[in-house]
Amino acid sequence: MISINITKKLRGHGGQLVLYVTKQFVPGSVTKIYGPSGAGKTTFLKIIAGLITPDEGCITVNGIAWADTNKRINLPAQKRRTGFVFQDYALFPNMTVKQHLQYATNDAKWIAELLMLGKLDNLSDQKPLYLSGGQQQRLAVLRALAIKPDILLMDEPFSALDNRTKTELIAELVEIFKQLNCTVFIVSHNRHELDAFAGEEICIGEE
Ligand SMILES: Nc1ncnc2c1ncn2[C@@H]1O[C@H](COP(=O)(O)OP(=O)(O)OP(=O)(O)O)[C@@H](O)[C@H]1O
Repeated sequence: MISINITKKLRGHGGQLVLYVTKQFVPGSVTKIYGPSGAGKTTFLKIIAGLITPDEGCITVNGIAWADTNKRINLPAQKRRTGFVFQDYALFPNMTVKQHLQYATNDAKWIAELLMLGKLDNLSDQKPLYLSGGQQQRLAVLRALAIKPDILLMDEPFSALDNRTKTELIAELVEIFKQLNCTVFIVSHNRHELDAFAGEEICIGEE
C-alpha cells in the first residue's frame, strides 16, 4: 500500500496556498490528478519523487517510510524507486532507443521485454529524432519503467501530442501498465484526456 499524507505551503501567483493530500493508493492502480494551473500538481509529484520536501507529513511505500517529517526521515530522490515522465520527453538526442534503456538498467532480458512491450524493438538502434512524437513518449515511459519503479510519475505526458497519437498511446499504455502491474500517478490539465485509464481521480486545488 502507498500512504501519502502531506502538506506544503506554496508561493502561489495570487498569494500563498496550501497543498494538502491525504490518501492511500493501491499498488498496481492508476491515479489521475487534475486541478487548475498553479494548484500544485507538479509539486505533488516532486514531493513523491523526493525533489521537494513537504512541510509536514509522511509518505510510506510498501511498508518503507520515504518521508516522515516527525521522524526526520527524508529518503533522497535516488533512493526512492520512482520513474518520472515529463511533458517534453526529455530524451537524449545522441543515444539510440536501446541506449536509453541501457542507461537505466543492465538487465538485457528486461530491456528486450520492454522494447517488445513498447513496440520499439524494430527501432532499437534509432535515435529520438527518427521517432514520431508518440514513439518518443513511449520510449520515455519505457526508460522510466526500466528501473522497475515502485511508482511511475507522469507530468502532463500527453500535452505535446496530437489527439490521434494521444489516443493511440494511451490505449497502449493502458495495456502496458496492466501487464506490468504498475502503480502510476498521471497529472493532466484535461479531465477527460485520461478517461481510458481506469482508476481513481484526485483534484488538487478547487476547480
Ligand atoms: N519548492 C517550492 N516551494 C514552495 N512553492 C513552490 C515550490 N515549487 C513551486 N512552488 C510554487 O507552487 C505553485 C504550484 O506550482 P506547480 O508547478 O506545482 O503547479 P501545477 O498545478 O503543476 O501547475 P501547471 O498546471 O500550470 O503546471 C507555483 O506557484 C510555484 O511557484
